[in-house]
Amino acid sequence: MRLIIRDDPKAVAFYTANYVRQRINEFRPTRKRPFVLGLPTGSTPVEVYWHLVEFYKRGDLSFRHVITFSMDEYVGLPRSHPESYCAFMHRHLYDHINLRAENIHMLDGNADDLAAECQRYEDKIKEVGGIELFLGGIGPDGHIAFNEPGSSLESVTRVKTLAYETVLSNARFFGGDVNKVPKLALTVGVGTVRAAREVLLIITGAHKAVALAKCIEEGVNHMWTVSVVQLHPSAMIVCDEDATLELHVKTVRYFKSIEQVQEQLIGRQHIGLKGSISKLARTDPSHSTGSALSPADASVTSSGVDSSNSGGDSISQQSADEDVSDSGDSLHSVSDIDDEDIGSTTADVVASPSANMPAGSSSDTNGARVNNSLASAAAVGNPF
Ligand SMILES: N[C@@H]1[C@@H](O)[C@H](O)[C@@H](COP(=O)(O)O)O[C@@H]1O
Repeated sequence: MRLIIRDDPKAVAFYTANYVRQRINEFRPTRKRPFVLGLPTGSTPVEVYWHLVEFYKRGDLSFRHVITFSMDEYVGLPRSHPESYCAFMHRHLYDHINLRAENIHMLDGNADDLAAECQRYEDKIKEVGGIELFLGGIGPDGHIAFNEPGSSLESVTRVKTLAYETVLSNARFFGGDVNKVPKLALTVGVGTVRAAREVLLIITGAHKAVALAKCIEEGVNHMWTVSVVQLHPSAMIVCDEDATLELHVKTVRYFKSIEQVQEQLIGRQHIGLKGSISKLARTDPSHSTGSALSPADASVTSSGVDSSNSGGDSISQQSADEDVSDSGDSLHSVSDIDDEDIGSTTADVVASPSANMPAGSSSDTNGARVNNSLASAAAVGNPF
């Protein structure tokens, strides 16, 4: 699992939107090979959607060959109600981009047969080849989509009764009146999210700090359904500093150090967006700091730079902090092609000349350092 920590919700949104943009562009979707994207509601993703709309307007991102599935929907709330998740998705994203109407999938909370509606959704996801990237948020009780505490970790799309804490939390969207909040919802299951090829969660705010700590530092537990991402081979959480308040200091330092160590040892240009590592940036020991590794550093070398880790502790995430105009991956026209003409990629979306930080740089504020022996070991192909 990757944990990306940024200063505040704005930086989280910018990072996340850039990551989604890069994933779609790198995938180079076509009509025959569309990019299937799962999407959440809630206040957290609003700014992410704003950025995605901006990327689209600037010609840096096309949704022409993107298929979307929303995570959930209230039961019994008319689709035209401003707080229905259908209305939310149109208001914040769908009405502003070139997503084809037939590629938008949402659950119908007013269907005559709710069970059949849920089955239809699961079938549709399978029909399009599964979800490539599921973007999600969480509730303060650690629910993902509307999978409340106690949900089966194998669950699929179904009707769910909302927990009181969720009803309280969502009352803010209904004038603060808990009585106006629907008590039932349709939601993709925990298993549906797990089945996606990649899961990206955004978690911000001190009120979600306990949930994040349960997710990262404790075991997989159906009472904190977000914790299931521990079992996912390609999961990433992007959070702000406030959300880390209940994490151990060493946990925060470790995840922050991964980015820094990899920047020094590998360089962004050698790391794929999802964390695959091609080679090291620099192997000349004379450029290293020569400082000794602390125990915390040692753990970084054993797992943080392990290219065999399919979860991929990637530094490529740092490119997601950059302004889109710097990354040279404007593939609007390419994304709009209708054929299966994928061909060779036109741009390394994570490449950045400035990314190759000198190994001797002293910018590492988290105690992670690169020493001679580490660089040498890497040079002879030591798999860390
Ligand atoms: N069903 C949605 C969740 O999918 C979402 O993650 C959560 C977070 O909302 P917010 O981002 O406003 O905290 O809201 C609802 O409960």
